[in-house]
Amino acid sequence: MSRSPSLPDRPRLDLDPDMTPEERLEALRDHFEEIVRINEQLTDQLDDARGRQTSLTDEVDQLERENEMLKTSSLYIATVEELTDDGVVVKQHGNNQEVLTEVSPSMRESLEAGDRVAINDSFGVKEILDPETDARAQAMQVEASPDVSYEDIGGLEEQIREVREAVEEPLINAEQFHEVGIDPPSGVLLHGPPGTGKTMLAKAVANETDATFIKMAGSELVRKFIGEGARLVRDLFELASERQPAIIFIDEIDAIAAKRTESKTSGDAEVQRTMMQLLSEMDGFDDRGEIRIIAATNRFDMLDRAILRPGRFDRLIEVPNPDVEGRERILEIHTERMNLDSEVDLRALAREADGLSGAELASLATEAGMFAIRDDRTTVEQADFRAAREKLDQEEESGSQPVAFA
Ligand SMILES: Nc1ncnc2c1ncn2[C@@H]1O[C@H](COP(=O)(O)OP(=O)(O)OP(=O)(O)O)[C@@H](O)[C@H]1O
Repeated sequence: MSRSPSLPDRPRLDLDPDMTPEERLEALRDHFEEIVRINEQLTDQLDDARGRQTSLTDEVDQLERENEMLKTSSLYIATVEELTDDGVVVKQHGNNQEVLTEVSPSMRESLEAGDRVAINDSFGVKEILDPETDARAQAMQVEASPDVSYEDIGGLEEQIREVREAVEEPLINAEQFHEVGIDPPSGVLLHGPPGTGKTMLAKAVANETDATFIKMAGSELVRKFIGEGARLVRDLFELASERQPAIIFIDEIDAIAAKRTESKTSGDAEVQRTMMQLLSEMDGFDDRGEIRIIAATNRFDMLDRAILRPGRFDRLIEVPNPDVEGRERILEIHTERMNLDSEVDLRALAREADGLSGAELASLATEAGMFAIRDDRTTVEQADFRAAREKLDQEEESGSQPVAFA
């Protein structure tokens, strides 16, 4: 770093008592000019210093951002679809989002279409996955610190309270459970219709307890990894134990824990093995330390009751579609950052949205915003919500999936 230039000396005023008044005036004038010159010089130096300060502040900001990025270790899994002149097209697993991203020339040389890669939040390709990590990573989504908090969840106060009691308390106050002499619930099962906030609940509790969130989708497990299910369940618990405190979230657990059927196809046997592995992992769960397990299902009626026995998923929490207050709160949450016209009446909209899930209300808000944009407005009006509702209803009637907006 260059050293700052030294400050100019303070000018001296030497007045000789023998001077004539004219000479004194002349000396004072010179002195005044000297002070003005030095003042200009100091102002220039100050401007330089301010300029340097701004660029150093920018540098500090940049370093802080890089530091933050290094601290957030979660990466997403994607498949390379195509190498084009403009970059590499990758498709993210889970949400199937396709993006065009740039990669370094050396990375590009080693990439081929079909490769599985780990990408960061800005879709930068960070590494090419070897087949071992690959199978694990495809089935599991790992987030060091999910960004969902309890305040982001509308209308589920009672469910939040129950999840906190069953999952958060045992993680935070393990010692107290030990001293009182009771075992905390082994596993929590969230059940209810799709899009009601089950995944959000699990993420929020992981966030609140600073636990790693490890999500595995039951359906993916048996559909994509035939023959690997049981091993992946073992891996899942192993990974959680390496990353504890951790919350394991098994979505669509009905896919691996459905009632036994009469058919004896090899697919069924595979599902059975996967479920048996899950049960045996849960049965040996006591001394695993700071790991909690949450599962979710939209098909509670299909579940094999064996998984609901004490010591397994022994805390059931129903997550229903929101009531009118819940719907209003969810609309408030999802319109918080939107520029709403003062006439917009969320209460009335919530009353009209009977039967809509949290996910559908989120889509309604975004869709209303889209109507405003199409109309070249920056304020979203009540009519936009009505138009959005009609569009979503039509989509539902025609069977097409509404766009899911996170
Ligand atoms: N109670 C809620 N409060 C606020 N937003 C919600 C709520 N429920 C759902 N959402 C919105 O819907 C999206 C999907 O919710 P989430 O994935 O938690 O549902 P889910 O119950 O796990 O669904 P599925 O059973 O289909 O997996 C969320 O990202 C959020 O935008």
